[in-house]
Amino acid sequence: MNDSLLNALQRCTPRLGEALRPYVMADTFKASFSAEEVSALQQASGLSATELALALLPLAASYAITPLSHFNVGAIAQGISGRWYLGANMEFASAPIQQTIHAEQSAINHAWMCNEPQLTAVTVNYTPCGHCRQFMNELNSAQQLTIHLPGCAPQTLHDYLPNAFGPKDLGITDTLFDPQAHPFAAQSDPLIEAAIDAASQSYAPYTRAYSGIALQIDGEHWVTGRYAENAAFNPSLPPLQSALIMLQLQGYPVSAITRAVLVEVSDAALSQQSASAAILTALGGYSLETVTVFSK
Ligand SMILES: O=c1ccn([C@H]2C[C@H](O)[C@@H](CO)O2)c(=O)[nH]1
Ligand SMILES: [Zn+2]
Repeated sequence: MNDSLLNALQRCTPRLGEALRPYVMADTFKASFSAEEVSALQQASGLSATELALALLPLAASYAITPLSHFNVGAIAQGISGRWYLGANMEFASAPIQQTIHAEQSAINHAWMCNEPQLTAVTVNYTPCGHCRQFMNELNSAQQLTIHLPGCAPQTLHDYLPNAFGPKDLGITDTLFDPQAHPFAAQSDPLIEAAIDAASQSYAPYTRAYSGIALQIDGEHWVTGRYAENAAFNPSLPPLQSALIMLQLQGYPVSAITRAVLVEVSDAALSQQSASAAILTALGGYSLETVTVFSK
Protein backbone atom coordinates (compact mmCIF):
# COMPACT_ATOMS: atom_id res chain seq x y z
CA MET A 1 0.00 0.00 0.00
CA ASN A 2 1.46 3.39 -0.96
CA ASP A 3 2.20 6.15 1.55
CA SER A 4 -0.13 8.73 0.03
CA LEU A 5 -3.07 6.29 0.26
CA LEU A 6 -2.20 5.64 3.90
CA ASN A 7 -1.99 9.41 4.55
CA ALA A 8 -5.39 9.96 2.93
CA LEU A 9 -6.84 7.18 5.07
CA GLN A 10 -5.41 8.76 8.21
CA ARG A 11 -6.98 12.12 7.32
CA CYS A 12 -10.51 10.65 7.08
CA THR A 13 -12.89 11.21 9.99
CA PRO A 14 -12.31 8.51 12.63
CA ARG A 15 -15.64 6.82 11.85
CA LEU A 16 -15.05 6.63 8.10
CA GLY A 17 -11.36 5.84 8.51
CA GLU A 18 -12.15 2.88 10.74
CA ALA A 19 -14.76 1.57 8.30
CA LEU A 20 -12.43 1.98 5.31
CA ARG A 21 -9.33 0.48 6.85
CA PRO A 22 -10.15 -3.24 6.32
CA TYR A 23 -10.91 -2.68 2.63
CA VAL A 24 -8.10 -0.31 1.80
CA MET A 25 -5.43 -2.22 3.74
CA ALA A 26 -6.30 -5.54 2.06
CA ASP A 27 -3.77 -6.83 -0.51
CA THR A 28 -6.68 -7.37 -2.88
CA PHE A 29 -7.74 -3.67 -2.82
CA LYS A 30 -7.73 -2.36 -6.39
CA ALA A 31 -9.05 1.22 -5.99
CA SER A 32 -12.73 0.34 -6.27
CA PHE A 33 -15.60 -0.50 -3.93
CA SER A 34 -18.41 -2.98 -4.70
CA ALA A 35 -22.07 -2.04 -4.12
CA GLU A 36 -22.03 -4.11 -0.90
CA GLU A 37 -18.89 -2.33 0.31
CA VAL A 38 -20.41 1.07 -0.50
CA SER A 39 -23.52 0.30 1.52
CA ALA A 40 -21.47 -1.10 4.42
CA LEU A 41 -19.37 2.09 4.37
CA GLN A 42 -22.53 4.21 4.40
CA GLN A 43 -23.91 2.27 7.37
CA ALA A 44 -20.68 2.52 9.32
CA SER A 45 -20.02 6.19 8.56
CA GLY A 46 -23.61 7.46 8.68
CA LEU A 47 -23.02 9.26 5.36
CA SER A 48 -25.42 9.38 2.39
CA ALA A 49 -24.11 7.96 -0.89
CA THR A 50 -23.31 11.46 -2.19
CA GLU A 51 -21.58 12.47 1.05
CA LEU A 52 -19.60 9.23 1.06
CA ALA A 53 -18.40 9.73 -2.54
CA LEU A 54 -17.27 13.26 -1.66
CA ALA A 55 -15.55 11.98 1.49
CA LEU A 56 -13.66 9.37 -0.58
CA LEU A 57 -12.19 11.96 -2.99
CA PRO A 58 -8.95 12.43 -1.00
CA LEU A 59 -8.44 8.67 -1.24
CA ALA A 60 -8.91 8.87 -5.03
CA ALA A 61 -6.60 11.90 -5.28
CA SER A 62 -3.90 9.98 -3.39
CA TYR A 63 -3.27 8.04 -6.62
CA ALA A 64 -2.31 11.24 -8.49
CA ILE A 65 1.13 11.54 -10.06
CA THR A 66 1.76 15.24 -10.61
CA PRO A 67 5.43 16.08 -11.17
CA LEU A 68 4.42 19.13 -13.26
CA SER A 69 1.54 20.77 -11.37
CA HIS A 70 1.62 19.20 -7.89
CA PHE A 71 -2.16 19.64 -8.19
CA ASN A 72 -3.83 16.38 -7.22
CA VAL A 73 -7.27 15.71 -8.62
CA GLY A 74 -9.39 12.73 -7.52
CA ALA A 75 -12.52 11.37 -9.18
CA ILE A 76 -14.95 8.53 -8.60
CA ALA A 77 -16.93 6.96 -11.45
CA GLN A 78 -20.12 5.42 -10.10
CA GLY A 79 -21.30 2.40 -12.09
CA ILE A 80 -24.84 1.20 -12.68
CA SER A 81 -23.69 -2.09 -11.07
CA GLY A 82 -23.25 -0.11 -7.85
CA ARG A 83 -19.44 -0.38 -7.96
CA TRP A 84 -17.39 2.82 -7.46
CA TYR A 85 -14.12 3.25 -9.32
CA LEU A 86 -11.44 5.67 -8.14
CA GLY A 87 -9.23 7.67 -10.48
CA ALA A 88 -6.63 10.44 -10.34
CA ASN A 89 -4.68 12.69 -12.68
CA MET A 90 -1.31 11.52 -14.04
CA GLU A 91 1.34 13.77 -15.54
CA PHE A 92 4.48 12.67 -17.38
CA ALA A 93 7.64 14.69 -16.89
CA SER A 94 9.74 14.88 -20.09
CA ALA A 95 6.75 14.06 -22.32
CA PRO A 96 4.49 16.61 -24.06
CA ILE A 97 1.88 18.13 -21.74
CA GLN A 98 -0.91 16.83 -24.02
CA GLN A 99 -0.16 13.32 -22.75
CA THR A 100 -1.59 14.22 -19.29
CA ILE A 101 -4.40 12.05 -17.95
CA HIS A 102 -7.21 13.82 -16.11
CA ALA A 103 -8.74 12.35 -12.96
CA GLU A 104 -12.16 12.01 -14.58
CA GLN A 105 -10.62 10.12 -17.52
CA SER A 106 -8.75 7.88 -15.08
CA ALA A 107 -11.87 6.94 -13.08
CA ILE A 108 -13.99 6.49 -16.22
CA ASN A 109 -11.32 4.40 -17.94
CA HIS A 110 -10.98 2.34 -14.75
CA ALA A 111 -14.71 1.52 -14.85
CA TRP A 112 -14.59 0.77 -18.59
CA MET A 113 -11.60 -1.55 -18.23
CA CYS A 114 -13.55 -3.41 -15.53
CA ASN A 115 -16.41 -3.89 -18.04
CA GLU A 116 -18.85 -1.70 -16.13
CA PRO A 117 -21.84 -1.41 -18.52
CA GLN A 118 -22.78 2.21 -17.72
CA LEU A 119 -22.00 5.10 -15.38
CA THR A 120 -24.63 6.95 -13.36
CA ALA A 121 -22.46 9.68 -11.81
CA VAL A 122 -18.98 11.11 -11.60
CA THR A 123 -17.79 12.75 -8.37
CA VAL A 124 -14.71 14.97 -8.56
CA ASN A 125 -12.93 17.37 -6.22
CA TYR A 126 -12.62 20.27 -8.71
CA THR A 127 -14.97 21.47 -11.39
CA PRO A 128 -14.36 19.35 -14.51
CA CYS A 129 -12.44 21.14 -17.24
CA GLY A 130 -13.80 21.50 -20.77
CA HIS A 131 -11.73 18.55 -22.00
CA CYS A 132 -13.28 16.26 -19.34
CA ARG A 133 -16.79 17.51 -20.02
CA GLN A 134 -16.22 16.62 -23.67
CA PHE A 135 -14.69 13.24 -22.73
CA MET A 136 -17.78 12.44 -20.61
CA ASN A 137 -20.09 13.47 -23.45
CA GLU A 138 -18.92 10.35 -25.33
CA LEU A 139 -20.41 8.02 -22.67
CA ASN A 140 -23.47 5.87 -23.31
CA SER A 141 -24.99 7.60 -20.25
CA ALA A 142 -24.05 11.17 -21.27
CA GLN A 143 -27.71 12.20 -21.31
CA GLN A 144 -28.33 11.09 -17.70
CA LEU A 145 -24.92 11.47 -16.06
CA THR A 146 -24.86 13.40 -12.75
CA ILE A 147 -21.79 15.37 -11.65
CA HIS A 148 -21.08 15.76 -7.93
CA LEU A 149 -18.65 18.41 -6.66
CA PRO A 150 -17.83 19.53 -3.11
CA GLY A 151 -19.99 22.50 -2.11
CA CYS A 152 -22.16 22.32 -5.25
CA ALA A 153 -25.64 20.89 -5.80
CA PRO A 154 -25.57 17.83 -8.10
CA GLN A 155 -26.04 18.80 -11.75
CA THR A 156 -26.20 16.84 -14.97
CA LEU A 157 -23.40 16.73 -17.54
CA HIS A 158 -25.84 18.56 -19.79
CA ASP A 159 -25.86 21.48 -17.28
CA TYR A 160 -22.04 21.59 -17.49
CA LEU A 161 -21.95 21.20 -21.28
CA PRO A 162 -24.88 22.88 -22.99
CA ASN A 163 -25.10 22.81 -26.79
CA ALA A 164 -22.74 19.84 -26.77
CA PHE A 165 -20.84 18.52 -29.79
CA GLY A 166 -20.89 14.73 -29.79
CA PRO A 167 -20.82 11.46 -31.75
CA LYS A 168 -24.11 12.18 -33.55
CA ASP A 169 -22.58 15.29 -35.17
CA LEU A 170 -20.24 12.92 -36.99
CA GLY A 171 -23.00 10.45 -37.83
CA ILE A 172 -21.88 7.95 -35.17
CA THR A 173 -24.50 6.13 -33.10
CA ASP A 174 -22.01 4.10 -31.06
CA THR A 175 -20.98 5.52 -27.69
CA LEU A 176 -18.25 4.84 -25.13
CA PHE A 177 -19.12 1.86 -22.85
CA ASP A 178 -21.20 0.22 -25.60
CA PRO A 179 -19.62 -3.25 -25.79
CA GLN A 180 -17.04 -3.54 -28.61
CA ALA A 181 -15.86 -6.82 -30.16
CA HIS A 182 -13.72 -6.25 -33.24
CA PRO A 183 -12.51 -9.66 -34.41
CA PHE A 184 -8.74 -10.08 -34.87
CA ALA A 185 -6.80 -13.24 -35.58
CA ALA A 186 -5.32 -14.75 -32.41
CA GLN A 187 -1.60 -15.16 -31.67
CA SER A 188 0.14 -17.65 -29.45
CA ASP A 189 2.09 -15.25 -27.17
CA PRO A 190 -0.09 -14.59 -24.08
CA LEU A 191 0.97 -10.93 -23.69
CA ILE A 192 0.31 -10.21 -27.37
CA GLU A 193 -2.99 -12.04 -27.02
CA ALA A 194 -3.89 -9.77 -24.04
CA ALA A 195 -3.09 -6.69 -26.15
CA ILE A 196 -5.18 -8.08 -29.05
CA ASP A 197 -8.06 -8.62 -26.66
CA ALA A 198 -7.76 -5.00 -25.49
CA ALA A 199 -7.63 -3.77 -29.10
CA SER A 200 -10.70 -5.80 -29.98
CA GLN A 201 -12.60 -4.02 -27.19
CA SER A 202 -11.24 -0.56 -28.01
CA TYR A 203 -13.58 2.25 -29.04
CA ALA A 204 -12.52 3.94 -32.27
CA PRO A 205 -15.67 4.65 -34.29
CA TYR A 206 -14.12 7.69 -36.02
CA THR A 207 -10.97 6.14 -37.46
CA ARG A 208 -11.41 2.39 -36.91
CA ALA A 209 -7.76 2.45 -35.84
CA TYR A 210 -8.45 -0.01 -33.01
CA SER A 211 -5.54 -0.45 -30.65
CA GLY A 212 -4.62 -1.95 -27.32
CA ILE A 213 -1.62 -2.21 -25.02
CA ALA A 214 -0.45 -4.89 -22.63
CA LEU A 215 2.22 -4.19 -20.00
CA GLN A 216 3.87 -7.23 -18.44
CA ILE A 217 4.52 -6.67 -14.76
CA ASP A 218 6.21 -9.83 -13.67
CA GLY A 219 6.15 -13.50 -14.63
CA GLU A 220 2.42 -13.95 -14.55
CA HIS A 221 0.78 -10.50 -14.24
CA TRP A 222 -0.04 -7.83 -16.76
CA VAL A 223 -2.32 -4.85 -17.18
CA THR A 224 -3.97 -3.83 -20.42
CA GLY A 225 -5.29 -0.60 -21.90
CA ARG A 226 -7.75 0.17 -24.67
CA TYR A 227 -7.90 3.16 -27.01
CA ALA A 228 -10.99 5.38 -26.40
CA GLU A 229 -11.73 7.93 -29.12
CA ASN A 230 -13.74 11.11 -28.73
CA ALA A 231 -15.90 12.94 -31.26
CA ALA A 232 -13.77 16.06 -30.71
CA PHE A 233 -10.63 13.93 -31.28
CA ASN A 234 -8.23 15.66 -28.84
CA PRO A 235 -9.84 14.39 -25.62
CA SER A 236 -9.34 10.79 -26.88
CA LEU A 237 -7.50 8.51 -24.44
CA PRO A 238 -4.59 6.61 -26.01
CA PRO A 239 -4.16 2.91 -25.13
CA LEU A 240 -0.89 3.44 -23.23
CA GLN A 241 -2.56 6.01 -20.96
CA SER A 242 -5.38 3.53 -20.38
CA ALA A 243 -2.88 0.84 -19.34
CA LEU A 244 -0.85 3.21 -17.16
CA ILE A 245 -4.03 4.19 -15.30
CA MET A 246 -4.66 0.51 -14.52
CA LEU A 247 -1.02 0.01 -13.49
CA GLN A 248 -1.20 2.94 -11.07
CA LEU A 249 -4.61 2.05 -9.60
CA GLN A 250 -3.58 -1.56 -9.06
CA GLY A 251 -0.65 -0.32 -7.02
CA TYR A 252 2.26 -1.15 -9.35
CA PRO A 253 5.10 1.30 -9.95
CA VAL A 254 6.16 2.01 -13.54
CA SER A 255 9.47 0.34 -12.69
CA ALA A 256 7.58 -2.97 -12.44
CA ILE A 257 7.06 -3.04 -16.24
CA THR A 258 9.13 -5.78 -17.86
CA ARG A 259 7.66 -5.77 -21.38
CA ALA A 260 5.27 -3.57 -23.38
CA VAL A 261 3.22 -4.61 -26.42
CA LEU A 262 1.11 -2.35 -28.63
CA VAL A 263 -1.40 -3.96 -30.99
CA GLU A 264 -2.71 -1.94 -33.92
CA VAL A 265 -4.77 -2.69 -37.01
CA SER A 266 -2.74 -3.06 -40.19
CA ASP A 267 -3.13 -0.17 -42.67
CA ALA A 268 -4.87 1.96 -40.02
CA ALA A 269 -5.38 5.68 -40.67
CA LEU A 270 -3.31 6.57 -37.61
CA SER A 271 -0.83 4.98 -35.27
CA GLN A 272 -0.17 5.08 -31.52
CA GLN A 273 3.34 3.74 -32.00
CA SER A 274 5.53 6.86 -31.84
CA ALA A 275 3.58 8.62 -29.06
CA SER A 276 3.49 5.44 -26.94
CA ALA A 277 7.20 4.76 -27.47
CA ALA A 278 8.02 8.37 -26.52
CA ILE A 279 6.16 8.11 -23.22
CA LEU A 280 7.76 4.78 -22.39
CA THR A 281 11.15 6.34 -23.09
CA ALA A 282 10.30 9.33 -20.87
CA LEU A 283 9.18 6.95 -18.12
CA GLY A 284 12.53 5.24 -18.00
CA GLY A 285 13.62 3.80 -21.31
CA TYR A 286 11.15 0.95 -21.75
CA SER A 287 11.06 -0.41 -25.28
CA LEU A 288 7.80 -1.02 -27.10
CA GLU A 289 6.99 -4.02 -29.29
CA THR A 290 4.40 -3.23 -31.95
CA VAL A 291 2.26 -5.96 -33.48
CA THR A 292 -0.11 -5.27 -36.35
CA VAL A 293 -3.20 -7.40 -36.68
CA PHE A 294 -5.65 -8.05 -39.48
CA SER A 295 -9.42 -8.01 -39.12
CA LYS A 296 -10.86 -11.52 -39.33
O1 LIG B 1 -10.88 18.55 -14.89
C1 LIG B 1 -9.69 18.50 -14.55
C2 LIG B 1 -8.84 19.59 -14.59
C3 LIG B 1 -7.50 19.40 -14.36
N1 LIG B 1 -7.04 18.16 -14.03
C4 LIG B 1 -5.60 17.94 -13.83
C5 LIG B 1 -4.80 17.94 -15.13
C6 LIG B 1 -3.43 18.35 -14.66
O2 LIG B 1 -2.74 17.19 -14.22
C7 LIG B 1 -3.71 19.26 -13.47
C8 LIG B 1 -3.59 20.74 -13.79
O3 LIG B 1 -4.45 21.07 -14.81
O4 LIG B 1 -5.03 18.96 -13.03
C9 LIG B 1 -7.89 17.08 -13.92
O5 LIG B 1 -7.45 15.96 -13.62
N2 LIG B 1 -9.19 17.29 -14.18
ZN1 LIG C 1 -10.18 17.65 -17.09
